[in-house]
Amino acid sequence: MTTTELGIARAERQGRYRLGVMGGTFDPIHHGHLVAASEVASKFALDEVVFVPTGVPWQKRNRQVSLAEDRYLMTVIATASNPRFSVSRVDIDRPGDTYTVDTLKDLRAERGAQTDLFFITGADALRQILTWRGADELFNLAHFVGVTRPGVPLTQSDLAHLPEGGVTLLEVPALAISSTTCRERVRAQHPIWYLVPDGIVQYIAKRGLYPAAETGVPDDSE
Ligand SMILES: Nc1ncnc2c1ncn2[C@@H]1O[C@H](COP(=O)(O)OP(=O)(O)OP(=O)(O)O)[C@@H](O)[C@H]1O
Ligand SMILES: O=C(O)c1ccc[n+]([C@@H]2O[C@H](COP(=O)([O-])O)[C@@H](O)[C@H]2O)c1
Repeated sequence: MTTTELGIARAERQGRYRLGVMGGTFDPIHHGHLVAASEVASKFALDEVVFVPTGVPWQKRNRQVSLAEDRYLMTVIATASNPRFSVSRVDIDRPGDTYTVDTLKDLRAERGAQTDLFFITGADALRQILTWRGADELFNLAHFVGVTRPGVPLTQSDLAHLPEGGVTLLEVPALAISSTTCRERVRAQHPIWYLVPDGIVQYIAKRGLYPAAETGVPDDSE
C-alpha cells in the first residue's frame, strides 16, 4: 500500500478507530509477533494494535504453559517502546478457557461501536480457525488478517471455506522464529538474543523460565 493509498484509507475511515488485535500465548513473545503486528498496522492504517495474551489456551492443553502473569509481563515489556502497541488483560482476567469470540466481544464492549476490529493471526492459526469456538460468529465481530509464516504454506484456496471478504492475506517479512524454538533454546542454554527483545532475555533469566529440569517455575497446568 502506497502513502497515497494509506491517505485515502485514513480519509475513508470517517472518524472510526481502527484497532488491531494480536492474540497469542506469547510464551515467550518474540520478534515474529512484533514484526507481524507492525506490518499489519502499517498496511491497514491501524491506530493501535492491542496484544492479548491468552488466559487458558485450550488447544495447547497437552503442553506446559507458563503462568499468565509471566506471559502478560513479557508482552508489556516487549511492546512498551512502541506508542501504538498496547496490552490487554481481557483474556487472562476472564475465568476458564480462552475463546477469541469472547476476546472480540469484550474489546468491542470496552472500545465502543466507533471501533473497527482487525484480528491478526498467523497462517498456522488461520488454518485452524474453523475448530475455534463460535467460528461462525467470528467474522461478524472482526476482519481477519492472516499473515504469512515461514514453513506454513497458505494460499487463497486455503481461504475457500472461510466467509468471502472476511479474511485478507498479507505477506509479512519472514522471520522463522517460534516460541517453541525460543523455549527449547533456553532449555539447551543456547542464546535467544535477537530472536526476542533484550528485555525478554533478561526477564526469562530473572524468573528462571524454561528450565532444563522439569522441577522449575510453576506453570498453568496445575
Ligand atoms: N514468526 C511468525 N511469523 C508470523 N506469525 C507468527 C509468528 N510466530 C507466531 N505467529 C502468530 O502469532 C500468533 C500467536 O502465536 P503464539 O503465541 O502461539 O506463538 P508461536 O511462536 O506460534 O508459539 P508456539 O511455538 O509455542 O506454538 C499466532 O497467530 C501465530 O500464528
Ligand atoms: O477461540 C478459540 O476457540 C481459539 C482456539 C485457539 C486459538 N485461539 C486464539 O488464537 C490466538 C493464537 O493462539 P495460539 O494458541 O496460537 O497462541 C489467540 O488469541 C488464541 O486465543 C482461539
